[in-house]
Amino acid sequence: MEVAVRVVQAACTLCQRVQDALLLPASASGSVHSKLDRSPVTVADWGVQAIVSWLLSDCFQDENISIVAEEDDETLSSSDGAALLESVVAAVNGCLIEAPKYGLRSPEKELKAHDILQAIRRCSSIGGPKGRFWVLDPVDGTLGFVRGDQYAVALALIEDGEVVLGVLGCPNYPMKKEWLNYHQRYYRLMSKVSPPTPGSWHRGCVMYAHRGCGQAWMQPLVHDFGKLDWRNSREVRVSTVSDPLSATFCEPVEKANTSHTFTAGLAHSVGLRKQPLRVYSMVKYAAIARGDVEIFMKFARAGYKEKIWDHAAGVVIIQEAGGVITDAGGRPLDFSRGVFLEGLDRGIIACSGPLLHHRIVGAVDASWNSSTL
Ligand SMILES: Nc1ncnc2c1ncn2[C@@H]1O[C@H](COP(=O)(O)OS(=O)(=O)O)[C@@H](OP(=O)(O)O)[C@H]1O
Ligand SMILES: [Mg+2]
Ligand SMILES: [Mg+2]
Ligand SMILES: [Mg+2]
Repeated sequence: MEVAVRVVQAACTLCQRVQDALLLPASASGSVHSKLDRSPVTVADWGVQAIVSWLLSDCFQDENISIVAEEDDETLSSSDGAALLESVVAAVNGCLIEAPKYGLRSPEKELKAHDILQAIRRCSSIGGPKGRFWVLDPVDGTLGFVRGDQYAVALALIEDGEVVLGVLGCPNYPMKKEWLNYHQRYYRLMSKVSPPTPGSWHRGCVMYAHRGCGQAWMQPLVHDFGKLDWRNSREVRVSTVSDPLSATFCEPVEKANTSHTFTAGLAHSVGLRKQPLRVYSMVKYAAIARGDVEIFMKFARAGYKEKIWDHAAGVVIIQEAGGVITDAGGRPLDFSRGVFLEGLDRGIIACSGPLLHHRIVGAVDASWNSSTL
């Protein structure tokens, strides 16, 4: 857990630098690429995958460490990927040189392009029911990332098909949700507006949990881990609200990723009255775990298969913080069947407690057949 938290802290620094550069007016639009499914990928996605892979292998002295992760090295290895690869190499070395600040080791010499491609390629495990492997989404919510909005770095460990630990780095999700306004102004103005409480303000946080502890934790995102006392971590807990009238639900921003119409119908039928909060990435899971919202729902289009890296870290954090997360049939998400959440029934529902969860699962059953999903 300690290694995983340190590694995610370091990875978040890389992301913040890349995002800041991306948002500068002079930034080259060429730094965002399109994958075959037309989803975006950036220097940060590859960069984080490379440093997490390199640092985990280094910490555990294991060249053959097993990692399931989202990205591959195909574009970077292609003949027209040279300039992009160069940017990834620079971002990775710029971050790894600071590894000692996070209590981690820097490489003896700067990594070369082929070391970085190898680190990315090493994350090619395919998961499954037996043994132990890491699961990484280097940048979850890449769309939010390129838009200067929310995104997450998500790292989990799976043992014999069960998520045993999860770490969620949320670089733009401050320790207190009231500070989000400050953050938005920061981006709008890109100027030095003074922080709400000098010294105590942090742009982001890292949340983590270990299966079976019944506790989940949050610490500020830092740029010098030496200054961070583990006692700065504080326990997070889900909301105690169970009355739908006072509950808020969150969901993906893009209607291509979930049916906003179906969730609006569900919300109405269970008596939710507040506007949904649409947020990019697993920050939605972080928001449930620490009690900022009560419900998360996602109903992807038929045929879309959810991937384990989009959920593993967030699921264990929600559960240990006291929440409930299942598919729409009320069954646990199954991380034991490879890179996909095979057998997922219709959609995903996470709640701060069993009462709200039960009502929503019931509402899905009542309205599913008349929906167009
Ligand atoms: N068609 C479709 N349906 C459902 N889900 C999809 C789909 N396509 C992609 N994805 C996955 O969604 C991840 C982003 O989820 P978000 O909650 O951030 O979505 S949103 O941008 O707020 O709408 C996103 O993760 P990242 O690629 O890591 O950003 C994808 O794994
Ligand atoms: Mg993702
Ligand atoms: Mg991703
Ligand atoms: Mg992606």
